[in-house]
Amino acid sequence: MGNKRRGQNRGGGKRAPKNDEYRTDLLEKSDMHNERFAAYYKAQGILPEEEWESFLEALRCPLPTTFRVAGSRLTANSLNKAIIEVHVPMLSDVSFEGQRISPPVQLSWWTLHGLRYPDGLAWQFNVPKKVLRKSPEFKKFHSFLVFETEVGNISRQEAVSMLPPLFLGVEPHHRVMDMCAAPGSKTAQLLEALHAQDTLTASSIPSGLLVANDSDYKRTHLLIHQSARLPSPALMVTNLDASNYPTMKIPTESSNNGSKAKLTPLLFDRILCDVPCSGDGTMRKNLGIWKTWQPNDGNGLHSLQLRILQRAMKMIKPDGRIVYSTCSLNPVENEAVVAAALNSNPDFQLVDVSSSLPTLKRRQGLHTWRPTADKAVKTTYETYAALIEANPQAATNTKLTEGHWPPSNVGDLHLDRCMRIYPHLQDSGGFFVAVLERKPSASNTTAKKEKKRSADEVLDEREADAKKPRLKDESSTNTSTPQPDMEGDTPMVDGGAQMDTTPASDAKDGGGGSFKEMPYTFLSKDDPTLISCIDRLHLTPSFPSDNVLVRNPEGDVVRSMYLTNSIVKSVIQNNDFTRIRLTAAGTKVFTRQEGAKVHEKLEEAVKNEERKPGSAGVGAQYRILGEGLPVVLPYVEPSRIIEAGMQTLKTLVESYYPLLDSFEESFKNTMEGLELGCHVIRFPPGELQGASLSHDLVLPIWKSSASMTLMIDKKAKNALSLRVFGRELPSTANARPRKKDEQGATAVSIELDAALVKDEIKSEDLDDDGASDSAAMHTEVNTEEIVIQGL
Ligand SMILES: C[S@@+](CC[C@H](N)C(=O)[O-])C[C@H]1O[C@@H](n2cnc3c(N)ncnc32)[C@H](O)[C@@H]1O
Repeated sequence: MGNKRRGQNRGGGKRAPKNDEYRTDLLEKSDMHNERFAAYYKAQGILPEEEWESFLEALRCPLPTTFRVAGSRLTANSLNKAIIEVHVPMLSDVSFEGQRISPPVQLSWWTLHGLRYPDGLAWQFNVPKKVLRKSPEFKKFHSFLVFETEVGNISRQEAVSMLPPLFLGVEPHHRVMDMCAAPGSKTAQLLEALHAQDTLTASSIPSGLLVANDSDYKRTHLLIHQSARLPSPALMVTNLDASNYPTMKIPTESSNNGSKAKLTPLLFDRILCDVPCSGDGTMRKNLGIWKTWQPNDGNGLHSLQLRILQRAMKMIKPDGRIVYSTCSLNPVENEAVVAAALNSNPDFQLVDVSSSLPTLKRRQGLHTWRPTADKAVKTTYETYAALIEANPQAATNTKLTEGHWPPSNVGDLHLDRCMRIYPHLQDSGGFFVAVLERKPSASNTTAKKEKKRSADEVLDEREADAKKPRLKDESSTNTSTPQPDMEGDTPMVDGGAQMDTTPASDAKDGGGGSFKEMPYTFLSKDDPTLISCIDRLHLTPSFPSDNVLVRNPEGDVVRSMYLTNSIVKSVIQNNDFTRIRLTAAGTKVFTRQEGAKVHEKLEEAVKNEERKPGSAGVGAQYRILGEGLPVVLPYVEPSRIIEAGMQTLKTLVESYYPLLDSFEESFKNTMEGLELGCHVIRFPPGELQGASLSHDLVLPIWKSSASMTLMIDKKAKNALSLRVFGRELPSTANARPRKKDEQGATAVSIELDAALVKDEIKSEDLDDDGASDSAAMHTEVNTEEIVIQGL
């Protein structure tokens, strides 16, 4: 069983997980015992005696597969409709080896009114792998899930892990902080809430902000990769120890542009503390925990968890809301942390959320618990004093402090308002969630106090707080970087001893502490390259050209341009990016198209307008990236959006670089009249030989002299083909052209197209400006493998 521990091979080295590690049904139930676990949790009285067996039995059963239809709300609803109307009926009457197989069902606690998410976007099914491989219906459904997951329309996420963002209640204007964000499944939900006003084809630019932080540099790149699926100008990714998160500054609202702006601390409306934890709530899939669990896993994390929550309490606005969550059942990591945080910040209280998500089965938080330092859990102690009396050395040789125990005022703290989710309640993983806000009167006083003090005073004080020395029981001996877990619930202990508590700057950047990211430089809106790019792409004057940045100190448009919203720009301009270890900001929208010739007429137009080339980029061609198109689309001149039909879509999807002659006459004629370069095509809903497009689809294409290329990557093309035409693309549609094809009359065009498509994939992955980007973590994790295994 030990070998089945995710992310750890026999030799102890790290590798991508293998299929079978996701299948708890391959383990013998007899392996799933741990005396220490049972003794500890019985001593905590987490459940009435009569529920104990069903709790253990649920822990030993395979966790159903759950997934969430992700992305902006309208897109998600449209895909959800396809699941309901096409896939579920197809799967409703499937038998395999004489047994009826149940189709996917919507998670019941998502279907009630009054939820923050539209009904029924979370699904669950429990189908053996054999069925997924061999039943034609489930095989098809599996392919659909895999492809849609690859392009970010579906997120495989454990049901309970979807909860914390729901209790935060994020709105598009909110300033949101995700303190421990990687790999980003909850970040994606927070982004979706910020982008609630997106339409089916176009992204909104929220006025709010999401700072997603993680102390592990490699994991921040996993996070960037995950969040690229919902590109957002409102996103910043930082790589810091959340317990020491520095105060960021922004100009006060009254600052005007003429004088030097007065700075004020950036406070947040919503903060998620999904802290590193022992992860014993994930035992149904992280099977190694059955073998290794011991109480010190949680004891050692308590202090870090507390400091992260306390830091959040300093960074929240007077009327803001914090959600604290773990995938652990251990009160030392849960109620003890919340109690200690409330006692250190008496202005805060737990919010009663018992009427939110009313069908979610949950238990109240505990008022009593009995920690122990005894690995074998032979004894637990009612108080810290009792431990010290029995074992005086415990004060120095264990990580236990008074704060691990219930405080004397435990009855006043309303810990019952915390939520405990147990596996047997609704066939899920185990989880803990607490929602904290300032008491109403405290919130007024805090707001007044903040107003009275000068911004500098507040900044100094918060800075000092952030630098406070660590508590005595904090571990500073980080030893391992856990393997990325696409669901975000990687336990932070490995073999019961290792935990992730190292400050980001110390060890996790793989570069000996130095921060190697390229700077973020905003272009002037008069930048000649930017102007020429906007002209050529036919964007309207309302395009927010003030908020375009490049990733190099000189501000040269070497290759890519990124778009942020105004608050992200303000944070970047008023804070040293190395101090906040800024790893990503905004979303990449334009990229230079190497090898593309500038159309003569356009060159002429640039000359006529007497725009002196101020940089190398002026004469170059830029295109809108596939991932950036939804953000840019609202600014594309409507008359420049070309309408095309299903046959054109089919041709573009099925061929790599179809020649102009292979298109329908009307489309061919339209395109012949247009300049070479990037164009935006809209495909309205339609039908073709049984294929169906249910809503508007807008895509970027590149026109060369003899052919056209759909500028989306291979995975997106595959998902599109499956979704609209019901079939996977033959490998040749995505293959590089063969030599003999390159020798024909259209060789020049074909070569250029091939270079473009290759370039598209490359540019989506890597940024030539030296900025790290989404693909950096491809060495870390094989997403495809995980997805296929997981579903
Ligand atoms: C439970 S996981 C977070 C999962 C994430 N919220 C999600 O839903 O995908 C905890 C994360 O905390 C990070 N972490 C550990 N110590 C930290 C610290 N001191 N500051 C910030 N992040 C930390 C780990 O790298 C890990 O990615």
